[in-house]
Amino acid sequence: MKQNIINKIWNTHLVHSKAGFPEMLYIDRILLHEVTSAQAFAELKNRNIPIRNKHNIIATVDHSIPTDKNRIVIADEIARKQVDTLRANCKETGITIYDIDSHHQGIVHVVGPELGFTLPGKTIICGDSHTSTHGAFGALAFGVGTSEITHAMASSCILQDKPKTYKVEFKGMPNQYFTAKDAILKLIAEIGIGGGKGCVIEYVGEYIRSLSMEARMTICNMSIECGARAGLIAPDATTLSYLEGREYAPKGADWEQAKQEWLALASDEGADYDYSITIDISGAGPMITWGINPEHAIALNETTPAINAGGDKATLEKAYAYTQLQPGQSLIGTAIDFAFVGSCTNGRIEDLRAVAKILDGRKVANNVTMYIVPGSEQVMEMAQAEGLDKIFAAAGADFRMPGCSMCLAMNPDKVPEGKRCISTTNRNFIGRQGPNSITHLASPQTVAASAVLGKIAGQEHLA
Ligand SMILES: CC(C)[C@H](C(=O)O)[C@@H](O)C(=O)O
Ligand code: SF4
Repeated sequence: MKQNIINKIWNTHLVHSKAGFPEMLYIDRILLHEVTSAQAFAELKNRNIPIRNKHNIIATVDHSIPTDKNRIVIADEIARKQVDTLRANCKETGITIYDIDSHHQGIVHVVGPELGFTLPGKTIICGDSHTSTHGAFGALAFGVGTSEITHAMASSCILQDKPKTYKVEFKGMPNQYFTAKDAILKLIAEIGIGGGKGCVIEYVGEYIRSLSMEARMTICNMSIECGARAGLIAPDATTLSYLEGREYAPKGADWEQAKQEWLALASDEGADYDYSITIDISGAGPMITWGINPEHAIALNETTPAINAGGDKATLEKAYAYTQLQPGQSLIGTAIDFAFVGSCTNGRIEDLRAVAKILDGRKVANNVTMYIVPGSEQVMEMAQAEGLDKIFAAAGADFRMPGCSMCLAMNPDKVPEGKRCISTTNRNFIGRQGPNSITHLASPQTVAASAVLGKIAGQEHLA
């Protein structure tokens, strides 16, 4: 029978199934961070249950840590306790933790791929919704709750309902300013925040094949924002060349064999899916969000939708009231206070290079505070080696230490009350970047151009 990649991975990891019940799925890899792991460790300890395979687990600290140079000091008590607890738990159990100054600390979804811990064909879980990022490698990767983390640490298995499969094809070639971020925002604008509910998406098409691993991760990262359980892209030559030689990637003869197995994961020609959609991106340009969820996205050169344009009227009214915008207006020229580059969506080296290209020889506008936060220590060190840090400093941007930072207000980096931020992150929810702050999601390039001009703008508006 012809199979798609999603079912191929699912079926090879299926341990047990019984009609009317969730299926028992084998989990190859577990990622941990400080926010959602403590109860899992505590439960296992209380019940005296050993960890089944600690070598399939890695941890890092990302959400709660500060991103200033003196990040060793965590002033907030809850944050400090989270970080200290993860450190103690890893020490006690022998789980590898990539802590600050390990040269591999960073956002869990940036670190996993960098280390080659994320590999094609694997099932990967983490107590974090953006675990979908790892699907860029052709892995079945999804966020789970802490109780499932506990189950997987104890047994290498979890119970899961079999997801529906959804094929998303991007067709055509966009304009020169369009990025992977714009592609995923366009999909979410079209199918809505519930459009992928209960599904795993496979992204296909010539555009996807043309993308780097970094760009593929940006797309898979935001799969969760249309309600999908996960998103993935079949491994190809780009995937292999990214992974070769990385720490946890197979070596020598194992590598040769793994390559063959991974390439065979590709969906069979003519395989069925439960749902499919084609998104035409021919000639498309950059996207930006105007409202309070990622479906509230428009092309930068469009105007905001009418209240009766479809969708839930009450939500649209609430969105306009919160973002202090009107239906039918262009966002271009709207003054901004903050510009943020970072997160597991757009905090990788390629994103920083794109931003540096725009900031080189230019200055961040006086009315704007710009944070550039690398996704990991590796990204930071690469940026420094390439001199990007100097470009950022000369432009007046603040190049900080790795972490989730201003993506969510769980550490000292917050957008102040009433301020407007253009951000490379993945969620523009009410208060996401700080109480009463306003978020516009966009690509790193659009964020950088807007930072320079002091108002929402595209690269084409730069002198
Ligand atoms: C803190 C964590 C559980 C959360 C998530 O699951 O996504 C965070 O990473 C986020 O982006 O909101
Ligand atoms: S960078 Fe943002 S989206 Fe990603 S894991 Fe951290 S808080 Fe969640």
